[in-house]
Amino acid sequence: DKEHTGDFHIEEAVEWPGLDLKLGQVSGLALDLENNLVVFHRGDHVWDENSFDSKFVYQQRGLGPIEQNTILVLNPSTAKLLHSTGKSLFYLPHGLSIDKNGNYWVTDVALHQVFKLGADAKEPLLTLGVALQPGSDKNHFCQPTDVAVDPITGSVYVSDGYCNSRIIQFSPNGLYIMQWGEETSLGRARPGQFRIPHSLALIPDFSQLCVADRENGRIQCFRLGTGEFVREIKHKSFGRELFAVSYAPGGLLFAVNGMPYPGEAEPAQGFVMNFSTGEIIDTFIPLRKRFEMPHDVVASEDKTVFVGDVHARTVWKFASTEKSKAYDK
Ligand SMILES: O=C(N[C@@H](O)C(=O)O)c1ccccc1
Repeated sequence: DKEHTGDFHIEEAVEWPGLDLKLGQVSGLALDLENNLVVFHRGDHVWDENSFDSKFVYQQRGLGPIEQNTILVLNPSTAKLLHSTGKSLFYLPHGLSIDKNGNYWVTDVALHQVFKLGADAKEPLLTLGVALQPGSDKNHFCQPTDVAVDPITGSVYVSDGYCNSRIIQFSPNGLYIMQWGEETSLGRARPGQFRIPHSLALIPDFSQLCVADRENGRIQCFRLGTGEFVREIKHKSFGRELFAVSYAPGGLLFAVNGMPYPGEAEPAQGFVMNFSTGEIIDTFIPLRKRFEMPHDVVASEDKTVFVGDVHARTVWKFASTEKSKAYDK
């Protein structure tokens, strides 16, 4: 018999108790080498209209760094806290990713810096950028948003940022290699132009780096190592803002968009796409509570997906529900 499986579908795993966690603004998610869920959150700090002046200088240094542990390692099924770190280091956490050696790579938009942390190191192993100093040269970022590390070459890619429009490549030990990208000019957004490069997904199998080009409501993918534009993925159902993008081994690309603007039809939702064709094969929203500002998404090989939300201060879990299997007689 030839077996057909139903089309792909994911829905919220309502048995996941992670909704009860008391978290700060959840900005970044990653899966570690044991497939535990790692959450990067802001404890008692919030990013609001008063956080920065017109020159993007952080205004709340007087608060000191976040005293809570900002990096939480959770059991992906029970949401039990396995390990936590990252206290007294950060002011406004943003992006998080984990390299093939299990090191954490994070960005802080208040410090305008990127850090490499050993899973249990208290002090960063590597620091890029100058604390609290926004800029756009080789040694300064402006509200850097995410980091991705190539598992084959160890190259480090940084999406920089809310107040810059570029992707920078560094060597494994943090030497500036090259950059690409420019501000979106008035009118149509052209390839290689950004309006908040907000999240990165590195796809080793295809040697591509995909960027959530947030305010252009699109994903742009580039060739690793050269920064050459490969293609854009954009759908009407993304609406105006596309916040995060993530790749799961096996060829699926995941994304979350922003809340609809007044009058827009499309709700905040998650998307599952076939990486090769760029086509949407499923969309998802929570059954419990609702997306407010879905900010990061991460997916494992078995199609378990987690979404972190900055305003809802929540992490939802989604799992694939293989539809009914139909058999040819
Ligand atoms: O986008 C914003 N924040 C999120 O991305 C986030 O990372 O919190 C933001 C915009 C205006 C004012 C304050 C915050």
